[in-house]
Amino acid sequence: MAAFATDVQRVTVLGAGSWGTAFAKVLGDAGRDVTMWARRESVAEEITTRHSNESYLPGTRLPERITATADPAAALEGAQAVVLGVPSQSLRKNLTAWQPLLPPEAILVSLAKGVELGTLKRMSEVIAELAKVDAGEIVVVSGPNLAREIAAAQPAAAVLACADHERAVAIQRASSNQYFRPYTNTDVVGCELGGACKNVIALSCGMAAGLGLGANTMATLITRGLAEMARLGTKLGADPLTFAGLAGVGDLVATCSSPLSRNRTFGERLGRGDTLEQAQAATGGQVAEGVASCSSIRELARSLGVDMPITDAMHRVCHEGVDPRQAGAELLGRSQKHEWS
Ligand SMILES: NC(=O)C1=CN([C@@H]2O[C@H](COP(=O)(O)OP(=O)(O)OC[C@H]3O[C@@H](n4cnc5c(N)ncnc54)[C@H](O)[C@@H]3O)[C@@H](O)[C@H]2O)C=CC1
Ligand SMILES: O=C(CO)COP(=O)(O)O
Repeated sequence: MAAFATDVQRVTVLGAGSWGTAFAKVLGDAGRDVTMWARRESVAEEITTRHSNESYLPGTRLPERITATADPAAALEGAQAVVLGVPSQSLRKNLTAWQPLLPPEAILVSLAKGVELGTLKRMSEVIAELAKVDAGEIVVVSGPNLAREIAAAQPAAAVLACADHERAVAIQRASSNQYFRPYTNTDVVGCELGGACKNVIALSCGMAAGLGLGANTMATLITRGLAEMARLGTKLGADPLTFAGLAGVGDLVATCSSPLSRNRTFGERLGRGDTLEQAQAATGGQVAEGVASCSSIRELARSLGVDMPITDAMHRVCHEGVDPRQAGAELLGRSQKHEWS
């Protein structure tokens, strides 16, 4: 394992979308020097000179110690930690280009919540493959962290999961501030699957809201969603307790109940009768990870013989043209069973 800085002062955030920018602010407010990479030159310039990123975090004033560039080599120079803040399905393409530029001793940190289509890999597995490092060295950020609330400095907790506890502690020190409280955890599988699966359940809750359904339906989807993500996670070796924590029920409740969630909002549009294309056009270019992850997680679950009926229903609505009402009726019409079987 490469040596790494235990006192991380210089961090690079690759991706200047909602969460990349909000997490950069967390680090800046924790006293760290942050360089961001933005795809668009105009966004990089806005972050550096006007200390804002209006397209993603309107009304947010960013710390002056955050600068940005559209040149990944310049962004990565001298980084002690590198935070990957691009969507799951584009991480492979981006990281392939960035790999030769990564400082060998930098701690790699993953913000993405998804499972890759095709390979069915979790994000730390994709990063390990492309960055050519041990997956046990990657720090995964998860938990109830709606970017706009964090950017507004509203109090929140998170989980930093890494098999190597010392790396998680280094990022914990670098990101703790007066409104952001990160906990460490060594269950990377559980934390990553919690983050990826809850996006799919948030789609289903949004869809129920779009159909005009109320609190009982929401609570049922959240609770049964938790049951199916825990079934998948434990099959893959996760600690069941993780799903009772911030990366499980914590993130699930925040995302399924907040109008700020892109996944919930996307589902609500489908519930109101929008097509997939119409809902996609309305997201303003921002990612709703559950739309791709419902398919990859479904395939992963099937390959392991794990039953994930809500995820399956979301795949059928999003990608097979099944009507949301019919998907709901089919969920209720399944054979009767014990709560924990
Ligand atoms: N927004 C939130 O509240 C939170 C998001 N996350 C996760 O963080 C990851 C990133 O999400 P956000 O920053 O919210 O996404 P976003 O859609 O707001 O921003 C994505 C960023 O990635 C860049 N990018 C680079 N290559 C791209 C490509 N090929 N396609 C699309 N975008 C590309 C975009 O330019 C943009 O800067 C996702 O996996 C998401 O689930 C996790 C916690 C909170
Ligand atoms: O992961 C999130 C909150 O923890 C953000 O959820 P959305 O991607 O649905 O906005």
